[in-house]
Amino acid sequence: MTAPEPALLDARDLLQLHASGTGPVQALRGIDLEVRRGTVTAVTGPSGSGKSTLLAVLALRERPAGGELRYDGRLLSGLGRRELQRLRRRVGWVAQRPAHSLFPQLAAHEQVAEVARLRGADDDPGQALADVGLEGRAGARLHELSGGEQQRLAVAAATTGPPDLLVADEPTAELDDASAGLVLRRLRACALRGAAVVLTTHDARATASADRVLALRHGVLSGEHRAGGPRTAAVDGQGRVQLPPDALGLFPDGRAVLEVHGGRVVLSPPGEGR
Ligand SMILES: Nc1ncnc2c1ncn2[C@@H]1O[C@H](COP(=O)(O)OP(=O)(O)OP(=O)(O)O)[C@@H](O)[C@H]1O
Repeated sequence: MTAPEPALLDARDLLQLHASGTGPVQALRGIDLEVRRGTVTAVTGPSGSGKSTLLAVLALRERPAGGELRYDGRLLSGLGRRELQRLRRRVGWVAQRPAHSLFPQLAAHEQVAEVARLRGADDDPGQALADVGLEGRAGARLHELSGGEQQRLAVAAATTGPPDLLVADEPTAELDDASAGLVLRRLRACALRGAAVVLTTHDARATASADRVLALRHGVLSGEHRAGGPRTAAVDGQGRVQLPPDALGLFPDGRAVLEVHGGRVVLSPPGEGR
């Protein structure tokens, strides 16, 4: 039997701090997370819950303030600057403001060609642009593209190579259904070529296309939902459980019947089946 491939990203008890006027703020705490190649992971959570901070740490753009992050089995804290730069070249990054992950002076097809060159890949820039519906914009420079076109270009470029890890901050935020579908298909194709894909999103189209969905609240991972599988949810020391929004909808008056049977806890709406 062959051993399962180790996770590309393995985070243990991650902590990240941001400075604020009243002292450091814990933007992330106690994050345990494994991300494997070939999979798409979506991270959801309210504004300010720490999604962008988590992506920046996972994409090797920020070093965590505490905990351990292993990348391809190697501890991040043990990597020197040059080694980190080498690894970062193989991380695709789609910033929340897509222009931040593109070269300001290059035309669209040059953006993709440059990423292919940096990664030593022979991807066809024309195909990458066509995949996201930008075949007619190959010669356009960044300032000539709309916000949604920039977002699609950023995805086309970042997924070229393919990278080992593709990290995208709300990659469908500015897109209509047709364009969002193209972007999500391109991200899936990137995973099928062997990348680990992690994205943040508020978009049901994106969560529906992911293999698993992680919920972040106040900097803590509060739940996980695998496509078609059971979900996990954090239980705090007082016994409180955070239900995902669709499950919460089963209890509109805030009351539930709770039964404990054979090692399971079952929550049902009052009056159900009795
Ligand atoms: N550079 C920074 N300096 C200080 N505080 C920051 C900084 N960046 C983020 N924060 C704070 O850290 C917390 C997490 O922010 P983050 O941007 O990661 O959340 P988010 O879930 O991505 O939000 P959004 O969905 O609005 O983009 C918030 O309380 C935010 O105010």
